[in-house]
Amino acid sequence: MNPVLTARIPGSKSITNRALLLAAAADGVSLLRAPLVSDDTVAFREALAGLGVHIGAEDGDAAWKVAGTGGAPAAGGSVWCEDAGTAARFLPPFAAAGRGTFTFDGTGQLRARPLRPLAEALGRLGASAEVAEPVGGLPMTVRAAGLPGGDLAVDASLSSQYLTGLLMAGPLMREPLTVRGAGLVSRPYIDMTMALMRRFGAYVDEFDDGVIQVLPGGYRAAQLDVEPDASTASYFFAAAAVTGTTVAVPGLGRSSVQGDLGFTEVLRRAGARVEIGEDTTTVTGTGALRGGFDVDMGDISDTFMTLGAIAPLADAPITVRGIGHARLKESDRIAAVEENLRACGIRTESGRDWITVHPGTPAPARIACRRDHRIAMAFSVLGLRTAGITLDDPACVAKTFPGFHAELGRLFPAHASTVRH
Ligand SMILES: O=C(O)C1=C[C@@H](OP(=O)(O)O)[C@@H](O)[C@H](O)C1
Ligand SMILES: C=C(OP(=O)(O)O)C(=O)O
Repeated sequence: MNPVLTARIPGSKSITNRALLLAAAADGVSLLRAPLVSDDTVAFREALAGLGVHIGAEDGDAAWKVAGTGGAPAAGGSVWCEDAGTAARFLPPFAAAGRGTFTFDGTGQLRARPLRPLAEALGRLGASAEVAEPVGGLPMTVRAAGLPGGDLAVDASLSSQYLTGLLMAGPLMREPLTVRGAGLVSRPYIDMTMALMRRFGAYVDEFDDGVIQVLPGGYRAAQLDVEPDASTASYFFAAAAVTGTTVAVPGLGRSSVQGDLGFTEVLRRAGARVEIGEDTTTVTGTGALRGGFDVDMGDISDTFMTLGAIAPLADAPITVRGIGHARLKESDRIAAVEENLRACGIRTESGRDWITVHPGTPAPARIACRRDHRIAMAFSVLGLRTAGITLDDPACVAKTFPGFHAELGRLFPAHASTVRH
């Protein structure tokens, strides 16, 4: 039997940033235990602080204490979102439910990501929300005088984050909000949103036709243990699969609210053994990958690069579908995976929303990370099996896991050569 390598995975970015916003809007003091501390969550926290929310740390950063303001921000302000899509999509509806003029901006990378469907939805609710051309993105200006609520459809075919932002603002509106995400991608994130809203005392319900209703009434403070990040865990599970070892992640179990835990099902198809227990998920690999399958990863697209990067090691081609929206993230992720696999001498084909990776023996290459944390982390896993894989920007992992290289290297010493320049 393999010794079990226990991975220390930091908290979920998606849970941390939702909980920060919900706690900020709540009545009373909330405690978030084991929050993720990374560029995205620190940016979110600082953005809220700029809007007048007091957030303190306890025991180092073991917990964050949020003094809720009992509603939406009431004085306007300028909000820096850094690289965080969640900040750019969750904070404008929150501000629109308040009062004042708010301007949102972020890095060049975030400015390139679309916000128009959100701005249009806020406009239909009666707020004034302007985005910058030609992208229809940041900088964004919201002139707020409270939101009435009402019936609404939002185009969620580019990102589910627009719908999450509107839903979280729902309890702060004067009347009920009923909203439908048209062409919704990344569906499990909406279930996470609803679960966390309920945790903070809101009423939200989904009908059979996909319409979601939120009632007014605000939020109540809560104490929350943040789960380890399932997207981050995917790199460690994939490492087990390709090295023939066993990796366990405590804190991630069958009651997880994170859809990305479903990545383990993909590894199972590729021949790994997966056990999802009450509180721990364990993956045992054989060191070989079974290919010859076609998988839709539209619900869990943050993990498609984890599969894409190791797919050349499989015994037959692997096709991933349903991932068109992955072109609109930190990088065009289909193009980034293709470019880097081709640099390793691997054959690929792709279309608007799919990619096929053929088996091969990867050659040494310097990976172009495109400032995308997930490209760096995914190709680090390939590096455990391919000598001479190096990253042009190892530090970009800080968006979601500043300690990634130390932790992967602690469990798999071969990783050291990937980060060496
Ligand atoms: O709601 C969230 O926390 C997220 C939703 C997903 O985005 P899309 O809905 O844009 O696919 C995901 O890729 C992102 O990392 C986090
Ligand atoms: C897409 C991502 O981030 P976000 O949209 O939250 O910036 C991600 O973390 O992979």
